[in-house]
Amino acid sequence: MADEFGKNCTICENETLGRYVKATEVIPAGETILLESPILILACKGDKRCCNCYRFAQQYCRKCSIAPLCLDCAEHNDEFDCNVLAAAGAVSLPDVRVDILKKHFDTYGLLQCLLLHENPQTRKTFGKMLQMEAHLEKRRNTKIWQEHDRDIVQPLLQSNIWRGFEMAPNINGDFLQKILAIWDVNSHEIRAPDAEIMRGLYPQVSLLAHNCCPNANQAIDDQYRMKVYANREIGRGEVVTNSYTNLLLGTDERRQILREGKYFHCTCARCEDPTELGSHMSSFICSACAGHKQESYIVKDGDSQTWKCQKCEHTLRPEQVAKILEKSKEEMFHAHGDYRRLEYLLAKLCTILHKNHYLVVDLKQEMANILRNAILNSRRPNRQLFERKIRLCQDLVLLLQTIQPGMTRLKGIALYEMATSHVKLQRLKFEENEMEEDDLKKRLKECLAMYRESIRMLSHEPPKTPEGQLLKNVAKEFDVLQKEVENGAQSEGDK
Ligand SMILES: C[S@@+](CC[C@H](N)C(=O)[O-])C[C@H]1O[C@@H](n2cnc3c(N)ncnc32)[C@H](O)[C@@H]1O
Repeated sequence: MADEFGKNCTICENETLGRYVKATEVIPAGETILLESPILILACKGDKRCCNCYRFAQQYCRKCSIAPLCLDCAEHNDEFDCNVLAAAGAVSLPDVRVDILKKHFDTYGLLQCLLLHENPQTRKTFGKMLQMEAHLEKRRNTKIWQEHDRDIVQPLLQSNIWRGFEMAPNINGDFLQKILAIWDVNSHEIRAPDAEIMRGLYPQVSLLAHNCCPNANQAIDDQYRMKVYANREIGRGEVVTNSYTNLLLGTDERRQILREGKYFHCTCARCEDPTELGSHMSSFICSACAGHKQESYIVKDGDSQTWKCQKCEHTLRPEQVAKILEKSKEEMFHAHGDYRRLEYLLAKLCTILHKNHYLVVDLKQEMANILRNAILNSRRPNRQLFERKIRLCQDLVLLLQTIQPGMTRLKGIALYEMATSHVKLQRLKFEENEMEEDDLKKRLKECLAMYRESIRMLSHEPPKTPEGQLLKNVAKEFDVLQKEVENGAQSEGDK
């Protein structure tokens, strides 16, 4: 597959979305839509990475003395860039201040963008990059603009290095801000060799519009290629969408991230629905109704922007909402890592917030992780550990079915976690003579179905990534369990 969309998609444009991608025919669930390599990979702000291998840099190229390198990389692999930097640097221009570039090392990413233009072989790519959405006027003089000006734009201009570039006449503060804006609006987070984050620019993938209930997912392989695939069937004429934000946040939080980082107000079906498609990920429990032993939720009305009970007249003022959330976050911070405190806090928060509230979901995920490690580190974990973990994973799977009904990586992981705990729990019960072999077999068959679904959810994960490795393990465990079920369910438990 090439770095372009195939025949099943077309690039369109309208006033609201700008350019976007639409399906020209039905795209079946699981079908790959695009496989694209990044035009450039850059370190995140504040990180200095080797220009060859992206590990943390501890020295500079001896020839150009500007490109950062790790201790294992002896020289700058990109000979063209190295020569341009060396020529534009100390050799031909005595005014060049390499010391400023080194002090403000975030300038190197911007230099790499400019070098795309200097090299005739990548000049077209530079042109493609400049066509990407920048929202320059919306950013002008904002905090991010000023920070970039201080940390990147002014140091780069003062270094004078650009004066030796072919495109020097075009280079000024606004032009450099535009490139930085393009990166902020369009780049994707990718996993660095040390498992931290860096950024990649994928011109085709970045044409996809955002939706908080997207129909396409992406997965990045060990060569940093990004695969986009349909997570459910995409209808003919439907806009192909991915997500620009964390989908396990509430509407106000997602919208804020999109507004501040991507400069638009999201009006997707999930954002527009006060109950978030019935998930209630931002809802509060109505204390007035609870006092009458009734169950009802306070949700934010989109038009009036007020927080109001769905059944009675009870409301919450925005300051009250902010205070509850702030206090809950503070308590979560203090309970971090302490299972007992988290369990106690969960019980408390569930009297105020809906059980699917994004803060509650966050808490449950942390608890499930702690239980996972407790089970792994225990020689004979007790059944309560398994039961609790299963319930926590089940809650997450059910929630994900609502907000992301198609294939999702997180659902795949949660299903796997649920399946392994289920298998162990059923075996424990069998060992303790609580069930007959036929029953065990029936339960294990249910676990096989969970494994199967987990494999389907993770099927696009590239082999040499942690998720791909997980997929391999899930498939292996599935095979072993399937054989056991065929040969007599209790065999593993007998060992
Ligand atoms: C990564 S770019 C997508 C490509 C862009 N439309 C273009 O023409 O280059 C992100 C920008 O697309 C627009 N956009 C994407 N999804 C949107 C949505 N759901 N609603 C409104 N605007 C959206 C916003 O302007 C956003 O900053």
